[in-house]
This record gives sequence, structure tokens and C-alpha cells, in this order.
Amino acid sequence: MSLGITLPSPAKLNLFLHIVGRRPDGYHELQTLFQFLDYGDELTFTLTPEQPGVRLVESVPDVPDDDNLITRAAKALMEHNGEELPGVTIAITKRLPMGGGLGGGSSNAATTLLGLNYLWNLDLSIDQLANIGLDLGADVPVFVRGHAAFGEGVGEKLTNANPPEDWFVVIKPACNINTGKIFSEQGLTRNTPRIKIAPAFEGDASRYRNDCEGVVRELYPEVNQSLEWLSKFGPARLTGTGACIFGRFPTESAARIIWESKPSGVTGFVAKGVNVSPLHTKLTELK
Ligand SMILES: C[C@](O)(CO)[C@H](O)COP(=O)(O)OP(=O)(O)OC[C@H]1O[C@@H](n2ccc(N)nc2=O)[C@H](O)[C@@H]1O
Ligand SMILES: Nc1ncnc2c1ncn2[C@@H]1O[C@H](COP(=O)(O)OP(=O)(O)OP(=O)(O)O)[C@@H](O)[C@H]1O
Repeated sequence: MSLGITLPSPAKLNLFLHIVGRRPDGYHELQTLFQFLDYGDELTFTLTPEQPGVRLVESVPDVPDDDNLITRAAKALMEHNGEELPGVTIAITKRLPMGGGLGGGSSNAATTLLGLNYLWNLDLSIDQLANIGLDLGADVPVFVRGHAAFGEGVGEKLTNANPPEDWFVVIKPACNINTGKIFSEQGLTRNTPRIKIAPAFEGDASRYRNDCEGVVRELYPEVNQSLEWLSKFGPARLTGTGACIFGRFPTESAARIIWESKPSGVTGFVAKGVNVSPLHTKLTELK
């Protein structure tokens, strides 16, 4: 039995995000296109058969360990299993900004579900893991399934998609945005007509928009400024409820040229869009 494993926990982009309605429980119904980036956090799981329970090597700033989505995912798996499982220590290399709209916490939860399913030999199906994941957050199922997808409902009804695997300049404006705050804004567009897209969407997502962008630009001048700068070079969009924004380029060199020309003080990264999650690519190599 393997005692340790290091796995990627990639970012996602919402290539577009439409809000098409509201459920009776107040949650917003979305239509969105998810794609992964070949950039993200990394988690290392080490089984500790002599020491039961789940431990994090280091805490994530401002997140109590018991609230951390990594701990919650590991405990959800233990509960689902019912029987005692070996203890585990989990180390996190955090690269994704929190509250960035890149889904870092949700991705960490999905990597934990798949990583521990593998290490603990639980043999749970992807459907079972996606169901456990949905209780942890609306973005967890797409990370569990590991394929770029058109998402509906709150993002849990997923249809595989194949948008072009472009290069992205991702900028993190100097503000953190709380998802709940944006969804509770009065001025938010909530009635975008539903679109029908071809199965396995392969087209250009930039003809669609992110409905959160208007209120986020108004509330956060830093995001507005970054969008103004990046959109000089092509379509630029917000991901999720922000704060990160992205611009799409056909090649790495085109993306890097723009990245190098960024105004001083701007932070972010360049990464490739990928339709198969790096987590799944790594797990396939291990099998
Ligand atoms: C914006 C996205 O990242 C797009 O992929 C996701 O929809 C975010 O979904 P999530 O991770 O479940 O978001 P959370 O941070 O847990 O949501 C915080 C709060 O935002 C509101 N919320 C969230 C998602 C949604 N579809 N409708 C909502 O109204 C709810 O009040 C929720 O309590
Ligand atoms: N392992 C974790 N990594 C990051 N955030 C976590 C983690 N566990 C819990 N959280 C909490 O989840 C919140 C959202 O974090 P996350 O990085 O997923 O934001 P996000 O990129 O804006 O996500 P989304 O795209 O879903 O809105 C954080 O502010 C933090 O309080």
C-alpha cells in the first residue's frame, strides 16, 4: 500500500457566467463554461496508520483547520465509509489566491476526495465522489469529474465541453471578493435568457459575458481598472464572482508578451487552459 502521494489542485476559469434565475432557497441558477488551468495548488497526502484522524501540516490563513475544505472533504469520506480509516497528514502548497474566483478551495476539496479515495482504496465512483463534493460547494463536482464542462443548475449539472485550449493572462486585482456579497447585490443581472449550446461546446466563449461583471466593476475599482487594461489586447472577463480576471491568447508567447507589459504592481500569472484536469492526468499516470 502506498503511504504518500502529491497531487495537483488546479484552478478553474468560468469562461462565461450567466445568471438565468433564482431557486426557492435563494441560490442562483447559472449557465457557465468551466475550463481548468495547468496552474494551481498542490496537496501531499501521507498516511499515518499509527495516528488516526486528519491533520493539516500548515493552516490556510484565516481559515480554521476544521472549516478548511480539505479537512471537511477528508472527514466527509471517512463518514461515508463508516469504518475506521488510517489517519492522514496533508500538506498544502498554496498558489491560488483566495476569494479569487479560481475555485481554489473547491479544487482542494476535490483533490482530497480523489486522492484519499485512491490512498484509502475506497473504490468510490466519480458519481459518488461528485455527490459528496456537492455538499461542500457548487464548484466541487466539476473538479471531481475533471473535464471542461457547460454547467447548469448551481453548476452541478455538467455536460462535457471542449473549448479551445488557449493561453491565459490571469490578473489578481488587489481586493478579495466575497461570493455571497456579489450574489446578494440588488443591481445584479439575474434574468439572462437561457442559451442552448451545442453538446461539447467547441466555440469561442468570449461572445458570452459574466453577469457579475457590472456590479463587481462598480464596487471594486481595482477590478474595473484591470479589465480596462487587459481588454486593450482582446476580450477580458471576470472569473466567477472575481476578483481575478483573464484575457485569452492563442499562444504562450503572445500571452507572455502582454504579461511582461503589465503595469507595475500588478500580480497574477500566465497559464494554459486545459480540458482534462491536471489532477486526472496525474491519477491516470499512477494507475
Ligand atoms: C461563482 C462560482 O464560483 C461559479 O463557478 C460558484 O457558483 C460559487 O459557488 P459556491 O462555491 O457554492 O459559492 P459559495 O462561496 O459557497 O457561496 C456563497 C454564497 O453565495 C450565494 N450563491 C452562491 C452560488 C450560487 N449559484 N448562488 C448563490 O446565491 C449563496 O448565498 C451562498 O451562500
Ligand atoms: N483549502 C482552502 N483553500 C482556500 N479557501 C478555503 C479553503 N478551505 C476553505 N476555504 C474558504 O473558502 C473561501 C473561498 O475560497 P476559494 O479559494 O475557493 O475562493 P474562490 O476562488 O473565490 O472560489 P469560487 O470561484 O468558488 O468563488 C475562502 O475565502 C476561505 O474562507
